[in-house]
Amino acid sequence: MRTEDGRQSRLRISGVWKAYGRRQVLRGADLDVPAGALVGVVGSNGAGKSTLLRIAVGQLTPERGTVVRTGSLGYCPQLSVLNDTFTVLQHLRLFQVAYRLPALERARELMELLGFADCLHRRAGELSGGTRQKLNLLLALMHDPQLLVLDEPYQGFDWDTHQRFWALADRLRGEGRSIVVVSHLLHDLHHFDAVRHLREGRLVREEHIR
Ligand SMILES: Nc1ncnc2c1ncn2[C@@H]1O[C@H](COP(=O)(O)OP(=O)(O)OP(=O)(O)O)[C@@H](O)[C@H]1O
Repeated sequence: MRTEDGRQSRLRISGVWKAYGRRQVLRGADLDVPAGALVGVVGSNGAGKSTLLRIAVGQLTPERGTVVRTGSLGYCPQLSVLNDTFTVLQHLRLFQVAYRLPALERARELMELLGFADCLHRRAGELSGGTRQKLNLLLALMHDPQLLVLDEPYQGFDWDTHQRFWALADRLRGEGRSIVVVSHLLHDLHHFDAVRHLREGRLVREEHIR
């Protein structure tokens, strides 16, 4: 998808190294997510997937390597960014200001699509785990970003919502956005254009699915 200055969205991570103390988590990881691609990142617990995504969005700085992002960014972190005392609507208003959005139209569309439009006035602390995750995902998508970085975005979703998430991802990919998703679910891998396996700190081409 093209940015305001006509460039295609893209995420390109090259030769990234990251350690926490003595624990070397990433050892020269490379990842390329061009416009119109839906790329999956898989790997065992503790392999470094969330670390990679946090570096991708600029939350963490690698010791070595480069990250180039083109296009507006939507990041869905593994741990939700919610404030339990705020209602869903208050979250939307807060992020509306942060993203400088004139209206909440898209947020409302996403609430309908994810099936929690009836929760607008409920406090985040009262929501079920799956519904909290719906709000967490919505907050990453409500400004219609061109580059989507999603860390296990459908944790706790019921099957129907899970399917609707993939239909949405498919549509956004079709519009030419760049999408990277951390996934643990083997039965979801066929949705990806490419799957990268994080193993011993590097991303290995797993298979070409489509
Ligand atoms: N802030 C931190 N300080 C120290 N160690 C950390 C920190 N964050 C992550 N780690 C360690 O780095 C390693 C990679 O963690 P990370 O969360 O990136 O893995 P992951 O692949 O996303 O795991 P999971 O599948 O369980 O979500 C783990 O051993 C973790 O304990």
